[in-house]
Amino acid sequence: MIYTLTLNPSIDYIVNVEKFTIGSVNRTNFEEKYPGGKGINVSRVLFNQGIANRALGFVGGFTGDFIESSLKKIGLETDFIHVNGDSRINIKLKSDDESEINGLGPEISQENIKAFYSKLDELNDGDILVLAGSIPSTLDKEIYSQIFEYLKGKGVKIVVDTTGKAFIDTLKYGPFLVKPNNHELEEMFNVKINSQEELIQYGKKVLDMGAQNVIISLAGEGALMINKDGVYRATAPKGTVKNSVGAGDSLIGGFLAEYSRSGDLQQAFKSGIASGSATAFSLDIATKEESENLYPQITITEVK
Ligand SMILES: Nc1ncnc2c1ncn2[C@@H]1O[C@H](COP(=O)(O)OP(=O)(O)OP(=O)(O)O)[C@@H](O)[C@H]1O
Ligand SMILES: O=P(O)(O)OC[C@@]1(O)O[C@H](CO)[C@@H](O)[C@@H]1O
Repeated sequence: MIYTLTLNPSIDYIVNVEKFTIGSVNRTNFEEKYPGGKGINVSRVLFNQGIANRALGFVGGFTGDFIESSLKKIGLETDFIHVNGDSRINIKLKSDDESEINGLGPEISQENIKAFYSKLDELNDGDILVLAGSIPSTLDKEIYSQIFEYLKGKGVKIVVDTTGKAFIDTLKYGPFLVKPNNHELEEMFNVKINSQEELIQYGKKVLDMGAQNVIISLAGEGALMINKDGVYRATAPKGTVKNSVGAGDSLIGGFLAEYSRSGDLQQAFKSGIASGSATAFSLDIATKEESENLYPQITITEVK
């Protein structure tokens, strides 16, 4: 079974404003609401691909009800802990540029955390757990590392998609997959990366620090995958970007969908790119068909 964890789910409120002007009243010409948060997006991609999975996390209030009920309505399995405050609303503003305002999220109590750990007891050998998204300010910054400690020796493969110290600290536990984008890699090593050679150089450092598979996503330029077998470059399909929110999560979802079907890392990488790009080219998270339609446009080459 694949589990995803979203510590701080959101309603993603996508609005389109023709010419956004700071300091003025702006009116939308399009708006939509989706259940969001990185782990939830991974779950939605997996669900669209027909892969059974369960979304874990903390939701609360009327916003939490929306998130939970819209997932349940489509048949996606959830097992959320209910907290007292309201889940956040993240604004995704499309105008000439894409801008985002992500909320703080509700407080999570010690009791809520305890209830969450008892859910982790259900995970067994062969399960996959995706830890994706930022850590809300009311939680211990070490929570992702603590989850690795808690599950140590159980044979659960853990995927990490977060940033900063919380990310770096998990590497020594040997995460199955990590997916920094090129900017996150620069921040991590406090460098400016100017070439594919340098991307590979820093990606290999992440591998040396403990990750088993490192995917460096490069938006419209595709991605690199680095593991013990080699270095692989994927091209991204060409298309019109409608909403790139969740493209990175979709890469992870598409990767895990194919990995759970075939166990083939290179095919999984290709499937990840297809889902990432299909999400960027649609308003919502990519469907299976939208992802598969992009397959012919993607090439994976080994970088020697
Ligand atoms: N403009 C684009 N054209 C084609 N594919 C894209 C584009 N933007 C993103 N993608 C696809 O999505 C994947 C992930 O994108 P990106 O590197 O932007 O991840 P990210 O920074 O984690 O994204 P986000 O935070 O928006 O979810 C890319 O590897 C690519 O396959
Ligand atoms: O605030 P975080 O946890 O870093 O990111 C949250 C978020 O921006 O990530 C997803 C896209 O990747 C959105 O669905 C969601 O709003």
